[in-house]
Amino acid sequence: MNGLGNQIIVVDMRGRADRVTPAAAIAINGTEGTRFDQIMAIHDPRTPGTANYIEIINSDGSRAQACGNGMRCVVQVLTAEQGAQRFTFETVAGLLFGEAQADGMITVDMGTPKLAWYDIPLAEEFADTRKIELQIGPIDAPVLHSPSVASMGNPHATFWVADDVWSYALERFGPMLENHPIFPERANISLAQVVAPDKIILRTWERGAGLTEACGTAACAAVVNGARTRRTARAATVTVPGGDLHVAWRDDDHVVLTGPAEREWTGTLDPATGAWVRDEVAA
Ligand SMILES: N[C@H](CCC[C@H](N)C(=O)O)C(=O)O
Repeated sequence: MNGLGNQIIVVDMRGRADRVTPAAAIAINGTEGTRFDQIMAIHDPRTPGTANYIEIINSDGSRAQACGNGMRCVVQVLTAEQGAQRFTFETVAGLLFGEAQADGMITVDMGTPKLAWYDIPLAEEFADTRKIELQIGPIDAPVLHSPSVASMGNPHATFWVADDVWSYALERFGPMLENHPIFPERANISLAQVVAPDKIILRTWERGAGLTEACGTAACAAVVNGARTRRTARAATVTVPGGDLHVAWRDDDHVVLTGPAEREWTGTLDPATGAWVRDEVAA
């Protein structure tokens, strides 16, 4: 599937106790035709009142705590299967709610942002995470500096840029910043250009996945960070390379993400090895 070009593999792990292994993820990503950004594994529920437990695996085999585009894909699969429109899911980061809208768009409630330095987490204390000391490039003329940081379950750094987000070599700076010692659990790195209080252009280097066409949690973090630095309103359209996402940071502190999800093809996967076969499509 894809969520605005964010490549997502939804794996049905219901009714079984095993997990998608890091080795399987790496093998699947190493095969032409199945390169992906995240795997969303749908497991049986662990907590009463939830529909499913969802595990999220990056293409390097590492686990992620949150994935906004992937959650929309999960909602679309389950809506198509069950007809239900609303779901409560559990992830390692807590409960999430998803809803299929009448127009085909899908909304996910990504929960509340965490803004304290130890929750993101950062390696050292910063009283104010709206602007932390971190820069890249020449000391007296940094190319990128002073990001706002936030956790949407997963760690994000939003670098505010005045110029076109495409004018920065994110493929070069992304890996350095993702692995910077200030981020003990690494981080997703975004470049954000605010073009109006309700419009942000965003490019993201994802932790464990690299450059992607879209990153839902990064869009959420950008609006949270935009609003708390008075750069944006609490609701904005976030234009990512794959298209537009809508984010609202509600008054109850929950961040709600709306966008499309698209099914591409189906097949059968061995979650231990990553071996897969594509379903035959009837002519
Ligand atoms: N593509 C995802 C984010 C994946 C995050 C992952 N790269 C990490 O935190 O390790 C999204 O739509 O929110």
